[in-house]
Amino acid sequence: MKVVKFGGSSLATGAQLEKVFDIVTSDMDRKIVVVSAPGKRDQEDEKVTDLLIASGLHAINGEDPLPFINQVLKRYRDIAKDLNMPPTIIETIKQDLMARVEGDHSDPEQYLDVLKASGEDNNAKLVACYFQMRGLAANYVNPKDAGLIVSHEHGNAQVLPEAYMRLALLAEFEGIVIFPGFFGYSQEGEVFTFSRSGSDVTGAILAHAVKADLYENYTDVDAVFSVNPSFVEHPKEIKELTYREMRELSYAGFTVLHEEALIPAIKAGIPVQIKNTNNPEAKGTRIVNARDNTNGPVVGIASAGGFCSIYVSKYLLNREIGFGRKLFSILEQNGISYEHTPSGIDDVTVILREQQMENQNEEEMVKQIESELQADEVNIQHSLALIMVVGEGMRHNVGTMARAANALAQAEVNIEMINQGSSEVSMMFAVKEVDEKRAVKALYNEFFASIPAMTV
Ligand SMILES: Nc1ncnc2c1ncn2[C@@H]1O[C@H](COP(=O)(O)OP(=O)(O)O)[C@@H](O)[C@H]1O
Ligand SMILES: N[C@@H](CC(=O)OP(=O)(O)O)C(=O)O
Repeated sequence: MKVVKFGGSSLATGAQLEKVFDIVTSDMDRKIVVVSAPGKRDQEDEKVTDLLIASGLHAINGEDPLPFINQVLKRYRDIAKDLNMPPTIIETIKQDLMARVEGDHSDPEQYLDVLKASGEDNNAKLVACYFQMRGLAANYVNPKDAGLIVSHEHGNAQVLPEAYMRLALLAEFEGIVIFPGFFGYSQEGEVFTFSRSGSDVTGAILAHAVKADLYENYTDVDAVFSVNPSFVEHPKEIKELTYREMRELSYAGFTVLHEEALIPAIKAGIPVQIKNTNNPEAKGTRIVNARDNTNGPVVGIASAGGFCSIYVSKYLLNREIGFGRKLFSILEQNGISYEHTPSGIDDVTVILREQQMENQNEEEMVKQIESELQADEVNIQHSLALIMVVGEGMRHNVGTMARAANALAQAEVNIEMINQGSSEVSMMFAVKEVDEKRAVKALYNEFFASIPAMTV
């Protein structure tokens, strides 16, 4: 059995839904279909999820949400019209949307999640209706009925282990299951969404639950490329990746797969295949537990901006018992999670997502660290980008770090920080955000320019 997830770009128009239908029906093993909300039709377009968020924020601020709701409805109506679908499906969607938008606003986060979830929920109903119209035994399944139980974290929910047993019953379902991605329910029956792009996570959860032979993730590119295609033209395609490599790359900016989507697949040992809805003949990228090492030490280079660092220095901190605990408890008190902690004998740097500092009084936090840790120096650096150079082969190859550092030096990029060693498969460089693109290009040229094939 295969679980197949289609992203928003694969479901943006009627013509896209026809491709989705052909893909699903071309392989009898494709039994569970996870759908996103309609995505962008072109670069300038808006995703349904973004329109829903805008409508919710307007309603919360006492402004009129209806212009956005009407745009959302128009998206579904256009798809239904393209496919000559009966008007009843649009009426069903309209009633559902109006009930949500007119619902209780007293908990803004809850209200927003109810609206956000409607994007995939209504699209799953629409896709099921279309498949039925084409004569296929396909049915919409609600995540609450199926038992997709998640944690109480609005916009950042996590699946709970007890969900898997009930979700396993989806394997027994007659016909094709059309399942909305991106959200689940708490034990008490309240809607909670995953973080953005979380339909990838739903697909992986279902693949784990039904012990699928394969989790296929259909998107709008032929493969995972060795570098973000908006940074380098026609980058090399990756044929095969390990779970560890893909996790590092998606964490660090390969948005083609949600960074948390691999975890359920890894736990159940299910291979993941990235495929292109617009070119299903292309082989795509396979993500597996182990791969043969080919074509050098590095398989991909990812980067993401939006980080900052807190640098703390104190002589002999290596001898001070409890220094780390005190520093991290200050972060905990301020509700901050961290990403990396490169350290030296007298200093430690904590790298975190800059967004978390938005509601902080930085000066106060610096003073708190200085006084509670008796630190010699504390400072915060903003606007950093993290670059991750990833490859299983790196560990056994001498000189990879030297090549990377040399390429960055040649491109006149100052390395703010290096972290190597804590991960088996990656090296991390922090650079200023303004240098990000130049740095990635330099690294790509160093590690990939001499590889002749289009595929690594
Ligand atoms: N290394 C990469 N390889 C392939 N695609 C990438 C990479 N990094 C970023 N992307 C982007 O990810 C996009 C696909 O992900 P996403 O927009 O979430 O698709 P979907 O609508 O299918 O969920 C691609 O169109 C591409 O722009
Ligand atoms: N629609 C949601 C969830 C999702 O997974 O979408 P997509 O498959 O288009 O990335 C979002 O935009 O975040």
